[in-house]
Amino acid sequence: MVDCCFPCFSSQKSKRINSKSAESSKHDNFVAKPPDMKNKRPEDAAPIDPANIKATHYTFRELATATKNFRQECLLGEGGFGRVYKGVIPATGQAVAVKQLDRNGMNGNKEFLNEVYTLSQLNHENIVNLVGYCADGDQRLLVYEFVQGTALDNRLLENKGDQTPLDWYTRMKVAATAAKGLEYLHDNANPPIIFKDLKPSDILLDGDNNAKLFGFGLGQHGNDKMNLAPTRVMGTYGYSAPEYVRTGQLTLKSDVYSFGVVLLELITGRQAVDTTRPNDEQNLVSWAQPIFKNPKRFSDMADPNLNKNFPEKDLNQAVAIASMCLQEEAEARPLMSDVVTALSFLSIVPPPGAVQPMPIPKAPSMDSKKDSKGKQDHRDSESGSESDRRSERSYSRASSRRTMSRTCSSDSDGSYSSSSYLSDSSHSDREVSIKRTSRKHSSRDAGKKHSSRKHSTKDIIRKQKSTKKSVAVEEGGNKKSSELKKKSTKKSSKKGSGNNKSNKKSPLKMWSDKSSKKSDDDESISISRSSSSVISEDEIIEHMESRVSGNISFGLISSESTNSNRSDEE
Ligand SMILES: Nc1ncnc2c1ncn2[C@@H]1O[C@H](COP(=O)(O)OP(=O)(O)OP(=O)(O)O)[C@@H](O)[C@H]1O
Repeated sequence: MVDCCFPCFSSQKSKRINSKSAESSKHDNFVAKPPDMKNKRPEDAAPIDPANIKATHYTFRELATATKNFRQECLLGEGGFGRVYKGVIPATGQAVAVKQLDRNGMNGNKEFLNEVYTLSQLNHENIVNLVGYCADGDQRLLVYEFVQGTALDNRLLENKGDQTPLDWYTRMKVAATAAKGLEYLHDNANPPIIFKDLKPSDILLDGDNNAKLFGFGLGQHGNDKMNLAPTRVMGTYGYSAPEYVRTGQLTLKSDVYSFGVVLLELITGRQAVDTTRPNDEQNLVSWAQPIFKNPKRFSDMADPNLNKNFPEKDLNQAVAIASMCLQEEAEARPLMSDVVTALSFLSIVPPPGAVQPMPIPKAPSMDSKKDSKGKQDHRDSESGSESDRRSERSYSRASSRRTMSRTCSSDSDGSYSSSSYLSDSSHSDREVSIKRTSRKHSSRDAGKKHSSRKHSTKDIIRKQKSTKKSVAVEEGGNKKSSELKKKSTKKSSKKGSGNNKSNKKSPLKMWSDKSSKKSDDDESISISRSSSSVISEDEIIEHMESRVSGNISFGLISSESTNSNRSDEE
């Protein structure tokens, strides 16, 4: 674990956030515990040799030239750590974003180089990668790849009249790619990086609506088990996990919570905090919590700008994922790797006609024009035909290799909530990204990383396959898993009554029950888009619950077991 390398910047950031939100000021007097030194990286003890830093070292003069002497017209924005300018590196012509760190927050060259070293090790398509730095005299600058695009908050929440609202699949794509970026920081960075304060303004969307996270790293590192002790709570009201607000302690699960808020914003089009709404709707999560318990109302959560143009089952899945991420108990929240798996499937655009959008209630004439053609047009105009083609390709690739996973986790009140979702068992994208990064990571900390990933969804799904316990939903195969129920019953009875939760009906279970009853005729698995599987959802639920009651978890991994596993390892 490495504590913030720029503690003085932290206070800068707090100041800014406090000015943004009066609510956060109540955390200013938080007294931090001393940082946990025993988990500090060895690199922190010794100065980093600049020769080992993968990012390019620039002189201040070079960056001044690149940004036209930090001219106002090049200013992209100002964050808690300093101003960000757009620039072009003269020697290479590369477009960059240059973050000039506030001078009064400077905390020494060693800490700066350590941070640069860590950031320069990262490389992922869903984060904004560091390409260079400058440590000239008292100047400290970070040079990032420039992302041509806009931040999610501009695109989603401050929807201007001239902008078409993001369509459903684009929102899911943004969520899935942002989740991938976060997963990378959690699982591949060494030490893991806690984003700390993820919000839509930290998510840049490139021209193809791929999310790229930025603004991380000048803060916390840690692992799932550790308790980070910041100098004060710096989170943004509305996005910070409750335990962080209460205790100031950050874990990877704090990020999962913040991600849940962002996902909820994508689903609802509402802001995390919106003081223009009625009192009981101003805080998005507080507004959503009662709805999470009432699946019939899930569709009420959808952004009206979507014009009900989304598959209802996908909406239910997305709400279920958000609800899992937003659990009060940090340990009950899923891992980001599992969120990635769930969302990756939801972001796949099915071929036209493969899925019926949610029925639109009798609409006034304007809407009814859209009913038949407009819905598809809407998608076309948003995603673009190229995007559709790409998605269709990946859809057909993935649809034949789907595995249904189910997740259950403990709620703070002792009941459990559960949600089912489809995961793309091929995981082609994830596999590629994991392979691409594993080289670096193995050179750094192979042993630990491998052990910490041993409970990844991929591995678990593989295990499921090998033991033939997975519920394969084979498109066109019309296969019925006749053994499923038997196995489920067998397992339940094996486990005895000690931990039998299957009688408890979680909201999501209730939703699943209803959904399966309703959809018996068309799709037996509520979230399958075009599958011809005849496995009933009840069977799957029963099967999954028998596993959970026996503390065998998979899919969105039971956080409790994961944490304990991790604890054991560490
Ligand atoms: N790599 C980049 N490419 C394009 N624009 C960027 C890039 N990095 C930052 N920006 C722009 O610069 C602005 C300021 O960046 P900064 O990281 O300081 O943002 P912030 O999220 O507002 O601050 P903080 O994370 O400290 O709260 C951002 O709003 C973003 O629009």
